[in-house]
Amino acid sequence: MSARLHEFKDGAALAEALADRVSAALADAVAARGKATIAVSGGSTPKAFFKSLSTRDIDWAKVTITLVDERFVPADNPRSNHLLVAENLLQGKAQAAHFLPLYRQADSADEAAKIVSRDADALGAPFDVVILGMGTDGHTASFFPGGSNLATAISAETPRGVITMEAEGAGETRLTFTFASLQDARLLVLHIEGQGKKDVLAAAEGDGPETDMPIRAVLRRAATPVDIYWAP
Ligand SMILES: O=C(O)[C@H](O)[C@@H](O)[C@H](O)[C@H](O)COP(=O)(O)O
Repeated sequence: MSARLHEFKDGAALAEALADRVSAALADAVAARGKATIAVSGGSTPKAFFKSLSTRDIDWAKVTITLVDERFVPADNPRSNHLLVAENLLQGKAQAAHFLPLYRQADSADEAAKIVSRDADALGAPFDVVILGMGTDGHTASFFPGGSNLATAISAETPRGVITMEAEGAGETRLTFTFASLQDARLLVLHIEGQGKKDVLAAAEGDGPETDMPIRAVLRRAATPVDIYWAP
């Protein structure tokens, strides 16, 4: 599938442009279907974008925000992506949005994944917006090289839903939407910053197995063209 590269002079300019693009997509979804859904990634990159997006004046009460993936920790843990979103996106005008957490208190991460998958089904598919990040190892979402459920997570045969992932580079057990849940978003964005990640992207765009650099599954097989947003 094709990818379109959008380059910006710095992270602040990227944050504003991406917030404009995403808020317009959410507003269009609400106008067309009465509701909108967005799945965002965690990590350090999206903070400025989250802050910009939270200021946009759209009908946030009709928007449900969820996470592409989550560390299996409660929302008061500094490693939590829920906490990152709560502190940076669910602010200002965007406080009115609904949030669907991935972490659930359950007997196991697998049990939590089953619960979230059921809740996510109720959101409808596809997502209106998905914002992916990428690690320097070529992972996206929690599709980590060597991950315990990597083959399942990126398989075209695996249905939409949330599954667990364990991997050396992941820290805690992860909960992640599957490739099927993410790859046909109406707006599919890969947000990366820095020359190092641009070099990783170039390597990912080259030959090699998807399992070595799982972002390749998105770049090669996503139903939706990938909009890559990059700043130095
Ligand atoms: O939970 C997470 O960590 C993210 O969902 C993950 O997939 C992230 O997008 C990449 O690891 C990039 O993270 P940085 O933005 O911190 O480089």
